[in-house]
Amino acid sequence: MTRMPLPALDDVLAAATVVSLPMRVRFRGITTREAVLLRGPAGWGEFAPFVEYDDEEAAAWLRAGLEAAWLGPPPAVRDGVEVNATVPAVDPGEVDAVLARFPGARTAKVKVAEPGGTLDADVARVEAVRARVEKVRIDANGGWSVDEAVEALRALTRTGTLEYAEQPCASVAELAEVRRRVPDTPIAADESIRKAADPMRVVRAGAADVAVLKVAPLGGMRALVALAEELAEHGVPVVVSSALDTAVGMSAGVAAACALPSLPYACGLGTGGLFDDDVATLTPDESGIVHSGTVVPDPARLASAAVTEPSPRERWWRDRLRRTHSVLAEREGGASV
Ligand SMILES: O=C(O)CCC(=O)c1ccccc1C(=O)O
Ligand SMILES: [Mg+2]
Repeated sequence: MTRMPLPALDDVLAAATVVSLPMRVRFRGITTREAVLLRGPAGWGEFAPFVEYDDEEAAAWLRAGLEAAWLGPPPAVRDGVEVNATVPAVDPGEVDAVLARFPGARTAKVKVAEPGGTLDADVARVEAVRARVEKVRIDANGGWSVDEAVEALRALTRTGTLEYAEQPCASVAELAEVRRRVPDTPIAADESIRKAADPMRVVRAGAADVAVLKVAPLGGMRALVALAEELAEHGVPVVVSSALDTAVGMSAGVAAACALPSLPYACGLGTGGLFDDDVATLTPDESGIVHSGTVVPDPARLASAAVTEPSPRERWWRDRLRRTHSVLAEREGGASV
């Protein structure tokens, strides 16, 4: 995998616009998504590590944003990707309203095991979704112990199957144990795969049937494609997912998914439906397919989402961009700062 040189900090700062997008429903504990959009020579890229991540972790996200803006997407083998609906941990009565934001989706991913929730509520939410969508998968974000996962997966498959269970427990060893104890439900790894070395750990441990890959934490589209190739050699298919990206970040996910030789599952690239508004339109068609292509923020929508000086948030993001750039410069051996 060839890596482009690190652009100079001044050029990166000059390319940056900080945006804030209100969300329709709370997801992952947040109701407003902030991001830095980068306008580079090859197009637009996104830098939006979650606010609690440290600079070391954020560095991969910057690498991904710079790849998109300074290099552009890898060669595509398809021009569209089927997306799944993403259902946050809402009450069953809110399921219709959430699914209405994902027209055409034949697969839904339902969040479960959230702090403060109950298994009964998870079952009620999953059954409400199952009554409306052909295929259902769940995502526990590592929230269960092994025994809790075994009990929950039994309860959640009493009235129908699950396409897979994403990250039922936090560790690779626990995933492997759940996978052995619940042979009828495939297990997917998400948080267990963040770095290039992770897929082989997961494969060696027999911890997953499916790998969920995200462009930003993996450091870019090409990094994702390289990991998918490695996983394919071991018979593990991948699902490309967003990290609650704006349309700009989403387009990198779509481009990465379009570069994969094999893509047997719907991808989590429809989360724009969780936002009130976005900087550009990148929505799936009526059959739930999102099409690849250049995404350029609409000037009026970019202006209304922009967070400008003297907002402390804009200052915070620029400082983070500076620090993260210096992490990359150090890591990659003395690029300009
Ligand atoms: O996979 C999807 O359907 C959408 C993406 C998603 O769920 C997600 C988005 C941001 C942060 C974490 C996650 C997650 O998979 O847990
Ligand atoms: Mg997940």
